[in-house]
Amino acid sequence: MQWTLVVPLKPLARAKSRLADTADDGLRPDLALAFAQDTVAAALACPAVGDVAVVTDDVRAGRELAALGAAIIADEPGGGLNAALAHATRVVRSARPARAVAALNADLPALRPIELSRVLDTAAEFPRAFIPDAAAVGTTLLAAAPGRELRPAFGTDSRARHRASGAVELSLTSVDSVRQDVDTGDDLRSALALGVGPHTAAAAARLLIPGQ
Ligand SMILES: Nc1nc2c(ncn2[C@@H]2O[C@H](COP(=O)(O)OP(=O)(O)OP(=O)(O)O)[C@@H](O)[C@H]2O)c(=O)[nH]1
Ligand SMILES: C=C(OP(=O)(O)O)C(=O)O
Repeated sequence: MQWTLVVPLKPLARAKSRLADTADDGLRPDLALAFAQDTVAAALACPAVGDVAVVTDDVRAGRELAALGAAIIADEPGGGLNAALAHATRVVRSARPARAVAALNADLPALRPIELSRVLDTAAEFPRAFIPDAAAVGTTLLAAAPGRELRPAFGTDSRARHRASGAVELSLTSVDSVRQDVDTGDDLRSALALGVGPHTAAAAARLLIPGQ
């Protein structure tokens, strides 16, 4: 089964606020873009992925991610993350009604195509499924089979909300790169230890990270 991935990205100037103590205001937008570039590039290299749509209003990010091969969908209706994901899913399915769709966070700089394939192949067995983040509190990927609504409930404690919504929690081992989102300096160190893509490696080299 081939999936369409929907990747949400808020304006870079406001992104990754929890990294303020790791990257200053001058570097943080570049770091957020680098995470998104490595996430999108790995997703596009995944055999289970047919196409990637980024939902964003950020002009620079839209230009750079389109250059990698992503489609860009405008962030409507301006009602935050879940509203943007619901809108983007409708747009994607208006072109391809029978498509399997998954929402994937834009902050997975260590993402490996082979691990994403394993997650999507397993998700294909269920109407809705998700993968919890590395902290086991949030969600990095929520998948909906053809004909099923995505019903995204991302945000604080989204693991519990996705579980309560009836989505199946996938308990796969060896898919760390799909789970390793980067919200804090500690998360960034964990992602660097897993091995990040080239955009994040270059951006992180401009930071002074203790232990690296
Ligand atoms: N298109 C879109 N994406 C969003 C929106 N809010 C958050 N996102 C994206 O959703 C994912 C998770 O978002 P958050 O954890 O809220 O924000 P963040 O930038 O990752 O980190 P913080 O600023 O530290 O909260 C990231 O990929 C964000 O860029 C929104 O309103 N619209
Ligand atoms: C939005 C989410 O991610 P983050 O960890 O970036 O808040 C989430 O886990 O639902």
